[in-house]
Amino acid sequence: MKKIVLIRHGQSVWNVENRFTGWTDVDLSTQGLDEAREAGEILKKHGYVFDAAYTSVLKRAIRTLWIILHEMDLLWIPEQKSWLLNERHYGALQGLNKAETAAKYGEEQVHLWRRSVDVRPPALDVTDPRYVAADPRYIGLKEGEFPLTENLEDTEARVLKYWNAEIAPAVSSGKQVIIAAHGNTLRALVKYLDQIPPDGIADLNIPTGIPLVYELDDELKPIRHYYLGWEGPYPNGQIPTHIAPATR
Ligand SMILES: O=C(O)[C@@H](CO)OP(=O)(O)O
Repeated sequence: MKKIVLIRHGQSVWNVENRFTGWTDVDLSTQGLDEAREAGEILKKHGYVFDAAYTSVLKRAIRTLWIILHEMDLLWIPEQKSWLLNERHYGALQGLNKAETAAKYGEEQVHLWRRSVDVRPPALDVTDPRYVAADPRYIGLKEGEFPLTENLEDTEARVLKYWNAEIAPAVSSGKQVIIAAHGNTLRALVKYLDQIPPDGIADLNIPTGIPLVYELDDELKPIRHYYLGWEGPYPNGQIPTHIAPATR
């Protein structure tokens, strides 16, 4: 049996301000720093040890990972960062307040932009200052790879590219892996692992800073999953509920 740990970064300053974040590189809030420390403590308390770590190129996820590894005295382990694990690109919504946007366009439209699998938010224009393709961290991207907006399926496609190329082989070879990423990149990965149908993913919200453990069989099919250290029942929508049949 293999085990992987998924962790959504701790609360960010734009989570507090209720802004669409996407690829905007905002840092953790004070509460987010605490959440990351607690995640590290709980992983250590339960005897977890990692020998490979994966994260995005956004500091809220990187810092969460570093705080966790610091708590576990594992800062030395190999760590890979990739834009393929970045949060879903939120297009022209990035930076806008979610409540104000709902007041302007309606709750239903904003829910579609946030949670449908196939609706993309309005695209960013390449002349927009929020289009940061020239940022050195994105220099390796090929023509057309830098997104102007993404739906969950777009995000899932790039996350799976990285999963199949980098993470799955490491897990298969026996490495103990932690993935520190983002709400929608983790929703996309969980959707794939648990084979959640498109109409079953809208209500899944992964909480910040709580380790989500997946136990996998040798073919990397999920056996069970749980939040580490969570007391009591999970609130609606906080745990993936669809486990794929073992015959997948
Ligand atoms: O703003 C974002 O980038 C994401 C994650 O915080 O928000 P949402 O809950 O709308 O997917």
